[in-house]
Amino acid sequence: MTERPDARALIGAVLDPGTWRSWDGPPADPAEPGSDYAEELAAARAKSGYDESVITGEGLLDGRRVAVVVCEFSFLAGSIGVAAAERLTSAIERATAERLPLLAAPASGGTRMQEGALAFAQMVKITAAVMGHRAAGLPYVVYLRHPTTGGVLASWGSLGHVTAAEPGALIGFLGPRVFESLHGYPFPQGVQVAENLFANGLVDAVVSAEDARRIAIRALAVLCAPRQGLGQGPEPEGEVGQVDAWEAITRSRRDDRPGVRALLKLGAADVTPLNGTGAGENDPGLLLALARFGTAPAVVLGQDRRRQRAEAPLGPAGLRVARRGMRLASELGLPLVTVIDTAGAALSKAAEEGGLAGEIARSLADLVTLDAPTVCLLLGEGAGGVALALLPADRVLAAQHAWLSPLPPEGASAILYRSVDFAQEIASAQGVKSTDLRRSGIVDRIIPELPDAAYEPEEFCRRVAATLEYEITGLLGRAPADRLSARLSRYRRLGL
Ligand SMILES: CC(C)(COP(=O)(O)OP(=O)(O)OC[C@H]1O[C@@H](n2cnc3c(N)ncnc32)[C@H](O)[C@@H]1OP(=O)(O)O)[C@@H](O)C(=O)NCCC(=O)NCCSC(=O)CC(=O)O
Repeated sequence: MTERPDARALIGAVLDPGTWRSWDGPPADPAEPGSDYAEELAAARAKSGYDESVITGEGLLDGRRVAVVVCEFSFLAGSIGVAAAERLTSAIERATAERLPLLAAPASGGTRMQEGALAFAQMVKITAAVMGHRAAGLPYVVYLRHPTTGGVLASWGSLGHVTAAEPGALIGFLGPRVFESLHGYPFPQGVQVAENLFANGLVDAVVSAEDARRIAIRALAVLCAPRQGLGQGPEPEGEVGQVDAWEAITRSRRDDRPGVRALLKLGAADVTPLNGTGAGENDPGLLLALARFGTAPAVVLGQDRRRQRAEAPLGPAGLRVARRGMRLASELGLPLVTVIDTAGAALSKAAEEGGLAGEIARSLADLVTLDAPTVCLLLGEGAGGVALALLPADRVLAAQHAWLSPLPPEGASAILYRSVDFAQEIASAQGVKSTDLRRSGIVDRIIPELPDAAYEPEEFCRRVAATLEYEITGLLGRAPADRLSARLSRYRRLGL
């Protein structure tokens, strides 16, 4: 492993060369003159070449102005006392006032032990400042470095919209050395490690400092993308011929049908995959990403057909990942694209005990009331409550052979006839195909397949992306209050 950069080296690696400007004045000196702590501070300054454990300032990232706060571990373990907290808080407040995105790179032993309880309680003001910044709709991106522990991980280290971690970094709440001294045996290996946090849906990516620049540029390209004045292009072609329900269902189940992953790969730009809920859960069947369709930025949350399998069907954790995406879109005023493509949810003890039905309800609730513009794309199969959970949107688009049904047609047949043999008739009768859904007002627009998405994946994905751009730019041009009331009245009137 290459040597880990200190604070200034990290800033040098991430920002455009020569653009860094410090915001720091001389730090307050919290130590009694002549005390041991005063001596430690003086020694730390002499040894580290830093005047505190945190430095703050601004610079350009690929030409974009950003605010930056970084810990320096060689200064008293990057620990946070009153002076460091004051520096951090002031910088975050200034970033908010100047409407700058904020990049934070902690590396810390947590609360500074020499300053005790007063230092401990500083985490509250830092947290409040971060939340003030987020409440202003500004992006907060965190890069957790080796080592990040204690109150730093338990405050501003864990509040990013997007969070990456340094490879191999020790990241945990209680330091392992402290644990061992307290308990007399070592903390389990491999737990407080960046890669394990990633595996548990706690961080979005594990990236080296050299790669952090590229990743931050890509994420900010979406998070900071203009929402106004995008201009709506020409309306896409939307005529489709007759669709047969059973044929659509059969086509939608083809293994080679493009799913949300293909859509992002072939139709989107600046894709930043996010990982899990950020709170310790993940579900391979639910993909969350930042992306751009043409000029239109979006949070994309989609049911990933390739990663839902019999042994790992979509469960309540997947919907909690989806709801993270909804919160992200709402907080940053980013358009949200939901993608439905599921043969149905997990039907199991774990799913019931994990609150599947409740998560469907909360997804519906969050989505139908979301203040961000929303587009739903019915891409393939749309079976059951987990499909419905991602449906309510300002605009609902359906691929020609997509469908939506209360449960798979075989299940509907079993309910009515105690046999799966009538699936085909029931699919026709239940109005599940795209043209029926448009007639009933569930779907607004059908995206043609020529003649089947599986035969023309690239053209199809580009067609879908162009349609998403058209719909998103249209929605961004409307007043948010009008958008929301139109959405609510659309669902209020459905079926009347
Ligand atoms: C972060 C570490 C894993 C790094 O281990 P390393 O082996 O790299 O480094 P190290 O232990 O030699 O530490 C380097 C120097 O920093 C000092 N040091 C470490 N953490 C400190 C802290 N929080 N305050 C003041 N000094 C601290 C060490 O005593 C040592 O000093 P010297 O060089 O003089 O020997 C470990 O230092 C550690 O476990 N620290 C405590 C982490 C923790 O549990 N924090 C919770 C604090 S309470 C808190 O934050 C509130 C909360 O939990 O909510």
